[in-house]
Formats: sequence, C-alpha cells, structure tokens
Amino acid sequence: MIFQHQILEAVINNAYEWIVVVDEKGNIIYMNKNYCEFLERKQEEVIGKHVTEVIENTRMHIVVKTGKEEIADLHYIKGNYMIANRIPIVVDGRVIGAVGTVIFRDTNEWKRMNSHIKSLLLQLQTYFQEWTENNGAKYTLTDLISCSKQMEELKEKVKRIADSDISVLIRGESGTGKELFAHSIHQLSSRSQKPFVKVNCGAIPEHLLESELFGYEEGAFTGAKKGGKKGKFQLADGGTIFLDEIGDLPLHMQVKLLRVLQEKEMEPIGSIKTVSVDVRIIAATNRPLEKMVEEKRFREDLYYRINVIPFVIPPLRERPGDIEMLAYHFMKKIAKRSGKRVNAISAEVMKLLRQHVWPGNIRELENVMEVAVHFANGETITVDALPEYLKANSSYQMKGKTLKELLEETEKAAIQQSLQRCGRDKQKAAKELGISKSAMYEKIKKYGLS
Ligand SMILES: Nc1ncnc2c1ncn2[C@@H]1O[C@H](COP(=O)(O)OP(=O)(O)OP(=O)(O)O)[C@@H](O)[C@H]1O
Repeated sequence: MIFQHQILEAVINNAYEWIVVVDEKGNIIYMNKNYCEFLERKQEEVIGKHVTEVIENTRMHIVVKTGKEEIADLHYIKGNYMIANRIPIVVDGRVIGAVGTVIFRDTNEWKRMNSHIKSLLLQLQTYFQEWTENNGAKYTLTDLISCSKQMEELKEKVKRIADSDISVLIRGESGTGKELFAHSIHQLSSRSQKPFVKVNCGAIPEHLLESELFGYEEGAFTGAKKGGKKGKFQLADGGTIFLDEIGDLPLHMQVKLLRVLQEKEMEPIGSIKTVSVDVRIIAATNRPLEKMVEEKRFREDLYYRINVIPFVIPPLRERPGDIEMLAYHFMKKIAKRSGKRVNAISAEVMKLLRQHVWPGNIRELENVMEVAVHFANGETITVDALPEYLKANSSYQMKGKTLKELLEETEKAAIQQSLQRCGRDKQKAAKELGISKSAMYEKIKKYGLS
C-alpha cells in the first residue's frame, strides 16, 4: 500500500502537467514538483497556505465554492497565458476540495507545438502528393461509368490488352476520360504494384522537359540539386509511364523518347553512364498526329512506335446514352461530399442535358452537376439550378413570353456572343452574323450593348 502510494506520488510529482489540490477552504493540500519549481516555491512551504497567496489570478477557491468545473480556461501567471482545468472533488454529494491542472505551460509552448504539428502535416502532405504522383494509379475500370455500346467495347479492349507490355495510344477530346483509361490499364496489368507516373508533356516548360523525363546528375548545370534528381522514367521503372498530351512534345525530345522506347536505356543529363529502364508507355493526345507527321511536326517512327494499340474514346455527344448514368453518378457523388440532400433530376433537366453538345465532355458534365447540386432548392434538381448557358435552350425560359420577346432575346444573345468572339469589333461581328454595319449599330443601341 505504501509502495503504491509512493509510485503514485512519483508519477504525479513528475507529471508534465502542473497539479495543485486544495481543500474546501481553498488551502493547498498538495502541489507537484514541477508546479512548485515554476513558482519558485518549496513544496513544504506552500502546503497549508491559501491558494490565493501562492498562485496569482487563481480561481481554485471559487471552484470549491461553486462546485462547478472549469475546463480549458485561460490563466495568466508570471507573464504567460496557461490553459487550466479546475475540477471540484465531490464526496457524498459534498465538495471537499478541488484539483487543478495546467496542461500547457504557456501559449508560446502551445504555439510552438502547433506550428511543429503544422510543419509535420505539411511535410506529410508533400510526401503524400509526391507518392501519389509517382505511384498514383487511382482509378480502375469500375470508376468508368458508362452503359453505351462504344464504351463497353472499349472496357473489354482494356481487359484484353492490359496484361501485355504493348504501348497504347489513347485518343479523344479533352475531358473524355483518357487519363481514367490509362489508370485502368495500369491497374489491370501485371505492373499494378509498381509505380504509375504521369507526365503532362504540354504543361512542362520546354527547357525543363529533358530533366523532368530523364533526370540529371549532381552538378549537371547551375542550380542542379545536390545528389542529382531522378527523372520520371527512372521513377516509373518496372511500372507504367503515362505521357499525356504527347503531341506537344518538341521534336528533339521525340528523338530521345524514341531511344528509350527502342533501347530501353537512357542517360540522365550530365551522366556518362547509361541507365536501363523497364517501363510501359501509355500515351494520350487530342492532336491530329497523322497530320502532324505529314507536316513533319511529329516523328513518323515515334508515331508507329506508340500507336501499337490505338484507343479512341468517343466524345460524350456521340454517346448520349451515357449522359443520364453519368449525371446521376456525379449528383450522388457531389451530394455525398457536400452533405446536400439531393436525389433526383427532373425530366426537363435531363432533356436539356441530352440536347447539349458537351464540348468539354465528361469534365463539363461533372462541373454542371456541381453547380446544379449546389443550387438545387429541394431534393430534385430542376432547371433553375442549371448554369445559365444550359437554360438558354429551355422551354422553361420561354414560359409566358411572346414570340417577339423570344426572338429579341435570341437576337440580343447572338449579338452579344458574336461581339465577344470578335474582340468587340462591330464590323467583324456584323459580317459574322450576316447583317449590315448600320443594322448592327442599330441593334447594339436597341439592346444597350455598346
Ligand atoms: N466514364 C467516366 N466515368 C466517370 N468519370 C469520368 C468518366 N470519364 C471521365 N470522367 C471524369 O471526367 C474528368 C476528366 O477525365 P480525364 O481527366 O480522364 O479526361 P482526359 O481525356 O484525360 O482530359 P484532358 O485531355 O483534358 O486531360 C475526370 O474528373 C474524370 O474522373
């Protein structure tokens, strides 16, 4: 028993927190070593003293009177704000004292700890981002939502070709899901446990492309990192490299890329040693590569090398059957994320979605659904929640308007858009719309568009 008491005493005495215990009158019956040291008082000297004589701004004597605990209260002692807890000790329904603890010695310490945690989180985030960039095949075939025949055939094709090392060239307009397909191919391949590295050839400045792709040795150029840097090909070793926007690759880089593909080796900038790399290439583009080959802007040998399995994703307007499924998919996903109770799409909205030509493809549909869920007034998305440009086709907009009003609205919108397209050049806009210059001026005045 005595032994246990000693252990307890040692623990409390050395506790990181400062601890004080008072009786029902507010006299100190215990104060731990750390607290005494901070107050520069001796333990035996403070015992028995009223708490107000020992701790400035204390409220321990008040807590024994009110019987109400005070948690995380700011307490100013010796020029610092501390965070204090004061808890009454109740025995048989009667307050017989109180125990007080100070969690952080001062707010500076808290701030220091806070910023330490923040910097750790930031580091973690950077590592995580780097890791997902280099090992980041996030999607699989089940993430590809579709029911159209064209897309189902493409998914079948993915299953057939995934488990080989053959290069794949994915073609399709922006936002059709080229990257999603690239991820899926990697996930289904025997390389799925190895990195998936994406390189956006169009987004990296030309002078950095070579070092991004092939890396460099220490001291290769001024500003080169100590220890050198691995290029994306080395990072992707054993896995897959996804060369997005390959049509944007400058000719001299096309030569280097071809060499890696043919010889499976490369040299980092400034290195005399060749490095072997084993990567599968998936490339994507929206550019007319054949025409670029004719114009000598894309190397013919590289074209044949990457175009072993052509893979063409149709634009959304050519597979209207997918629109409803995708719209519901995005609605549910966005509603879940934003916590909004939206679970249906009105027939009129669905009609407008099917009529639209979707120049931005699935990415545009996703954005439209984001706006629609956000502005939905009830559980069903109705036309008023859609972005303005989609509403323009709506019969909803026509309700209660005369034919003259509708024609005028259309005319005004056409002129507005044409002026915008022609950089506000009225003569050019008039020509585009097939009206005379004077008619254009007249209408601009009529609709107050100048
Ligand atoms: N079939 C699909 N099912 C679900 N989401 C899709 C589908 N296709 C595309 N998406 C989504 O649409 C967006 C655009 O897709 P992705 O980035 O793969 O297109 P992309 O063709 O690579 O575009 P870009 O050429 O502009 O880079 C992404 O958010 C993606 O998740």
